[in-house]
Amino acid sequence: MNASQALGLDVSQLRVTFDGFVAVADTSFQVKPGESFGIVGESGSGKSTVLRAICGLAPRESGSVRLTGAENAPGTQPAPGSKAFRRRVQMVFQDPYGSLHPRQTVDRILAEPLAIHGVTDAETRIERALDEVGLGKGFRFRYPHQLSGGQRQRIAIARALILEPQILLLDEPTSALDASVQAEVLNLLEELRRRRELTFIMVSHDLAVVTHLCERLMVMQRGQTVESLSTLDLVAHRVSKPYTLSLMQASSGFRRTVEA
Ligand SMILES: Nc1ncnc2c1ncn2[C@@H]1O[C@H](COP(=O)(O)OP(=O)(O)OP(=O)(O)O)[C@@H](O)[C@H]1O
Repeated sequence: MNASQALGLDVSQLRVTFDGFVAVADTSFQVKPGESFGIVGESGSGKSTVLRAICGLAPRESGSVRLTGAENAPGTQPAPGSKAFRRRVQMVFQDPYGSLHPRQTVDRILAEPLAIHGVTDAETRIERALDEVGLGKGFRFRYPHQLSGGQRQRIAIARALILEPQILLLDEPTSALDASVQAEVLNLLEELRRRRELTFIMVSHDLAVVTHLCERLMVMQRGQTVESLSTLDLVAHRVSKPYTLSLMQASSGFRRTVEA
C-alpha cells in the first residue's frame, strides 16, 4: 500500500447513550492517516464504547464518524458499520478466545470475511495472512482450543487484516495475555503497522502499552475527554490535568517504563 491510500478518522461530537445513561459525551478527535492513536482512562470511562461506535457496534445518538484521506472525498463516505466501511476499518477485541468461534477451524474463521466481501483468492490470502502474523500454514486447520492465547490473538489479527483494511481499532489487544506474550503481540502489531502503513486507534488501561505503540493519545473520564497529548509529553510528565497524573501514578507498568 502506498501512503496516499492510508486513511485517517475524524470523530466529531460523538455521543452514545444506553437507556438514558451517557457512556460517551460529545467526544471529538482526529487521527491522521498512518498515525497510531491511543485512548486511555479508568474502567468504565467509555473507551471501548468509542471504538464500538466508530465501527457501528454501539448506537450513535449524535455526532459523526468520517474517514479522511485522499480516497474519501465528501459525498463518498461509507456509513459506520456498512460493508464498505468494514472493508476499510476492522476491529480486534480483547479476548481472543471469546472472539473466535470455538467450532470453526482457523481456515473457516479467516475465510468468512472473504466470502462476505466476495473475495475470490481465499486460499492465497489465508496462507499469506498466517505468514504475516508469524504462524504459517501449519495452523490453518486447527481449532481455537488447539492454540495458545498469543496464537489466538494472532489469528484474530490475521482475521482483521485479511480484507486489507487501512484502519485497525484495537480494544485492549494484549491485556488478556501474559507479559512476555504481550510484548510479542505488540511488536507484531507495530511491525504490521509499519509494513502496511496502517492507522491504529488503540484502547488500553495500560499506559506502558500505549506509550509503546502510540504517538498520540486521548485521556477519557466518565465519557468525556480530559485531555489530548503526545506520548512524548506523557513520558516527560508534561500533563496538564490532575486526572492524567493520577492515571500515571496508578499504572505501575508505566512507572517502570518511565524509570527504566
Ligand atoms: N451495551 C451496553 N448497555 C448498557 N451500558 C453499557 C453498554 N456498553 C457499555 N455500557 C456502559 O457504558 C460505560 C462505558 O463502558 P466502556 O466499556 O466503554 O468502558 P471502558 O472505558 O472501555 O471500560 P473497561 O476498561 O472496563 O473496558 C460503562 O458504564 C458501561 O457499563
